[in-house]
Amino acid sequence: MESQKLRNRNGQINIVLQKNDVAVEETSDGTYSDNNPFSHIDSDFSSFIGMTNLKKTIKEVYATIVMNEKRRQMDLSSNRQVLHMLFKGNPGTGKTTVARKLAKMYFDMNLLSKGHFIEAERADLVGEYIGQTAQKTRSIIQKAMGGILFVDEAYSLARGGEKDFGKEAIDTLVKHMEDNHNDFVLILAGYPYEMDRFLTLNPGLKSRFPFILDFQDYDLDQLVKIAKQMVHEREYEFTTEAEFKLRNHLRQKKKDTHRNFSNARYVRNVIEHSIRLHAVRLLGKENFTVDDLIKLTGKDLSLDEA
Ligand SMILES: Nc1ncnc2c1ncn2[C@@H]1O[C@H](COP(=O)(O)OP(=O)(O)OP(=O)(O)O)[C@@H](O)[C@H]1O
Repeated sequence: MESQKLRNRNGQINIVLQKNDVAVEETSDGTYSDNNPFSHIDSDFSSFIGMTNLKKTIKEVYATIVMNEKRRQMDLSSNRQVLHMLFKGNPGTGKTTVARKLAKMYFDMNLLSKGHFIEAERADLVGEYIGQTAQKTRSIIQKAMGGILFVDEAYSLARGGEKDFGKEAIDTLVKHMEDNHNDFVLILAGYPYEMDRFLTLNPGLKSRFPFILDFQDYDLDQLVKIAKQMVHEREYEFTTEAEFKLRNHLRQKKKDTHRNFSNARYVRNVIEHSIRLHAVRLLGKENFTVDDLIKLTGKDLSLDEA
């Protein structure tokens, strides 16, 4: 353990640097060398394939928060980090799943008092008559206090332009995100093109969100990795033939559906459907082994219908 003297506004004080304060070096794969102060983040996010930049941003947020707290303890100026975020990404790129994880992480870090997660869409926030929208939005915010409010397809709030009640929902959210930023995190999420348009039409909104996270489409290797992880979690395995068939199918599907391809959600649907087909196939057999129960074969992948 090392100690170091730092001067604050009131004079000189001794800061004892704990083991965790030792500078760490990032390795090429985005993880950290010895004395990794981010081990809990690495472990919380270990099940997410890819997302290298995103994991890096989350570590930056964490480091900033810890240092702000240390600065506050030393009577140095420190700002409480505003944590509201914008998530941009195509379908199935993990926006909702990451937001849920962040709620837990912020709770563990003492940044949120409850760490729960409330998901809302336009119908939960926007009313049908004057006065109802502000009331509905406030009531959702109230429910989300101490946790994260995640508004999916946020641009649908601006759908009807200036005269639409959605505008009132946006104004109410903005007011509360400024007033309550100490124990409330707002995440607005949606598809990249629509989110960018939404932000252009609502200037002033972007600057209130210190973090904008881009969720990239998964490449073919990542999709296959996600698929293997999903079957492994369910205690199944692909045969070599099944994996080969799946890889070819995903390559084609990605090409054909382009921006509408629903990434990891599509993979999950394929797997869940395959498990059902596997069950039906085995039901028709007289005897089967443990291996039969585990192995998903090419026959079980009904890829066109996934
Ligand atoms: N990087 C990843 N690694 C493993 N599984 C993932 C990853 N990203 C997403 N998934 C899985 O894919 C599924 C869909 O993810 P999620 O619902 O979070 O996507 P989304 O971006 O919110 O989609 P949408 O915008 O369409 O609502 C979930 O089962 C999630 O666990």
